[in-house]
Amino acid sequence: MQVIDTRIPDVKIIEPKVFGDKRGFFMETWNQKEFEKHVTGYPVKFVQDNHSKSNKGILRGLHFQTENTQGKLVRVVSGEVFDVAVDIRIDSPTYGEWVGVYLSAENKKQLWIPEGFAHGFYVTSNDAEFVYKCTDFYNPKSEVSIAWNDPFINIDWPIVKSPKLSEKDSLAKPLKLVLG
Ligand SMILES: Cc1cn([C@H]2C[C@H](O)[C@@H](COP(=O)(O)OP(=O)(O)O[C@H]3O[C@H](C)C(=O)[C@H](O)[C@H]3O)O2)c(=O)[nH]c1=O
Repeated sequence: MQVIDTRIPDVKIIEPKVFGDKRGFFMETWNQKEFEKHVTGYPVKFVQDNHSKSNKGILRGLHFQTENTQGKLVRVVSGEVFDVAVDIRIDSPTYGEWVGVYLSAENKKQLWIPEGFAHGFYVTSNDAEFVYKCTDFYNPKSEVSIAWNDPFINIDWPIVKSPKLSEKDSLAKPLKLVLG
C-alpha cells in the first residue's frame, strides 16, 4: 500500500495494493500490522464498523464525539464522495485546518482520520456507499455537529447548490460556538 501525507501530518491517504486479474480485483482493505507500521506508528484497535448510503448532494457532518473520541478509517465502496477531516485539537498547530480528498469505488483510496478530528463528506456521484472503521463506540450523548459551512474553517466543498442535510446537521453551529 502507498501512504500519502496530507497538509495535516496525522491525516493520511492510503492507496491499497490492488491485484487485478481477468476475474476482477482483490485488495487487503485493512491489515493491522501494515497499518500500524506504515500509517500510525502506534497500536490502533478498531471496535466498530459503519456503512451508510447517501444520495447525490447529501452532506453528512461535520461530526465528532467529545467522549469515546473516534479515529476513523474511511473509504467508499460505491460512487464518490468529497471527504473532509477538520483538526479540532485545541493545542494543535493545525487547529481549525481541514483536509479534503475524493474517495471513490474507482480510486479505492482510504483516509485515516485520528481522534481529535471532525469528519464529514459530500456525495458527488448519484449515490455513494461509505464504509468505515472506528476506534471507539458510538456515544450519541457526546456527539457534536459543526456547521459544514463554518467560515472559520472555510472548507472548499465541491458543492454546486445547497447540500441536503439531516435535521441535526441543519442546526449545527460554527466551531467557535461549539468548542468555545
Ligand atoms: C453514527 C451512528 C449512528 N447510529 C444511528 C443513529 C441514527 O438513528 C442513525 C443515523 O445516524 P446519523 O444521522 O448520526 O448518521 P450520520 O449523519 O451518517 O453520522 C455519521 O456521520 C459522520 C460522517 C461521521 O463520521 C460519524 O460516524 C457519524 O456522525 O444511525 C448508530 O446506531 N450508530 C452510529 O455509530
